[in-house]
Amino acid sequence: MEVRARAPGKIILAGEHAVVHGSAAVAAAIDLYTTSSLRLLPAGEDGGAGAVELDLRDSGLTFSWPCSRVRAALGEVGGKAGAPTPCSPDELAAVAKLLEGQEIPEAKIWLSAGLSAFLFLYTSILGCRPGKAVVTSDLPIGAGLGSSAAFCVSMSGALLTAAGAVGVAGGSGDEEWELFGKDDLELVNQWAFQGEKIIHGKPSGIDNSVSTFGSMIKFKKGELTNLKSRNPVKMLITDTRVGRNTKALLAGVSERASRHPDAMASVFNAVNSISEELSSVVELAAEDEIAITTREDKLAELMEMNQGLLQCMGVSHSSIETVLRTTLKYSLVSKLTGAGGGGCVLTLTPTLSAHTVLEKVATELESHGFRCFKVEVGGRGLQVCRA
Ligand SMILES: Nc1ncnc2c1ncn2[C@@H]1O[C@H](COP(=O)(O)OP(=O)(O)O)[C@@H](O)[C@H]1O
Ligand SMILES: C[C@@](O)(CCOP(=O)(O)O)CC(=O)O
Ligand SMILES: [Mg+2]
Repeated sequence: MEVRARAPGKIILAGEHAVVHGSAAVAAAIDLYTTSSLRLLPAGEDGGAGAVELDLRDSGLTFSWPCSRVRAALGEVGGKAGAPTPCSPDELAAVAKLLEGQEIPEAKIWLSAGLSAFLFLYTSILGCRPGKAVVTSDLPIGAGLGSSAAFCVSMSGALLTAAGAVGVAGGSGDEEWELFGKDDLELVNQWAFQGEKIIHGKPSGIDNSVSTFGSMIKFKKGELTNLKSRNPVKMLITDTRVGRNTKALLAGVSERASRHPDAMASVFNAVNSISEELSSVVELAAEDEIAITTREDKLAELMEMNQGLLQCMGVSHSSIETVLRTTLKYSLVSKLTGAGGGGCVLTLTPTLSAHTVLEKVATELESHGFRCFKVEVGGRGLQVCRA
C-alpha cells in the first residue's frame, strides 16, 4: 500500500520572530503543498534487512540507508508513534553519522537538516523497517513560506498512517484527498514539531500548526485560535530569490535580544499588539465598499508597522527593501514573511485595486529578477490519500 500525505506552506501576516519570544502571530495556509508518499517494502530480496530510502524528486537526489546500518547507529528505535519525543543529542549525533556516507552536493548542503529530520521521524515512528519515501513540493525551499514545516507535517502524516497510528476521518470534498480527525492531527502536529526543531533550532510551532490544521490562525505560546476571515485576504507574493536559513536568522534575533533585553522586549510587545489587532481586523465582516476599504487600510497599516519592527530585529535585507520601495510607488504596502533575510515578501492587494496596477507592479518587481505569484490564503491543512 502507498500512502500519500500533502501539507500546505504558509504566510505569516504578522508576528514572525516575536512569536518565538512569546508574542502573538497570525498565519494562514496557502495553496502550495509538499507531498510525501510512502511505501513500506519487504525485507531485502537477498535475505538482507532492506533499506530506508528517500527520493527528493525536485532536486533529483536519492538517499538510501541499509536497515542494518540504521540499527547499528540508532539501536532498537521505533514503537513511539503514539508518544512524540524530542530528538536527544545522542540521537542527533547518530543521525549525523548516518548522513556522513551520503553524497550531498555542496550547493545543496542545506538539505542535510531536512535529511536529519526525515531520519529521526522515520526511525522514531516506524523503527528500522524498510521503506521508500518520495517527496515533491510546490514551495520554494528556504524562502519563508514554511517548506520545512510542510515537509515535516506531510512526512509525519504519511509515516503515522503507515504505522496505523492515525486513520482517515472523512472526505475533504476533493475526491482524491481525505482528512484526519482532530486528535490524529494533534499527534501529527506534535511529531512535525519535533522535526521542525531539528531544522529551525528553536521554532515557535506556528508553521507546523498552520500546515497541519490549515485555515488562518492566531498563535501565541503554543495556543492556537482559529480566525474566521469573512472577507478574503488577497496577497501577492514576491520571492526575492535571496537564499537564507531560518535557524541562523532565529539565532541572530535571540542574540540581539540578549544584547538589548529591554529594547527588544518592547519590540516584541509592540508586535504582540499588532498581531492581536490584526487578528480582530481579519474577522471583521465588511459588506460595502467603504467597509472593505477601511478594513484593508487597517491591515495595510498594521503590516507596515510590523515590517518596521522586523527591521529593528535585524531581519530585513536590501532585496526586501527593494520590494517595499517598488510596491510603495503603486501605493501598495508590503512586509517580509517568515524569517526574512531575503526570501519572500507579502504585498496586500486591495479588493478594489485595478488589475492593471497589479500587473504593472509585478512586471517591475520581476525586472529586478524577483518572482511574483498569487496564492489562495486560508485553505486546508494536512490531507491524505491511500492508493
Ligand atoms: N522538500 C524538501 N526536501 C528536503 N528538505 C526540505 C524540503 N523542504 C524543506 N526542507 C528542509 O527545510 C529547510 C528550509 O527550511 P527553512 O530554512 O526553515 O525555510 P522555509 O521553511 O521558510 O522554507 C531546507 O534547507 C531543508 O533542510
Ligand atoms: C521566524 C519564524 O517565526 C517563522 C519562520 O518561518 P520560515 O521557516 O522562514 O518559513 C520562526 C518560528 O516561528 O518558528
Ligand atoms: Mg521553516
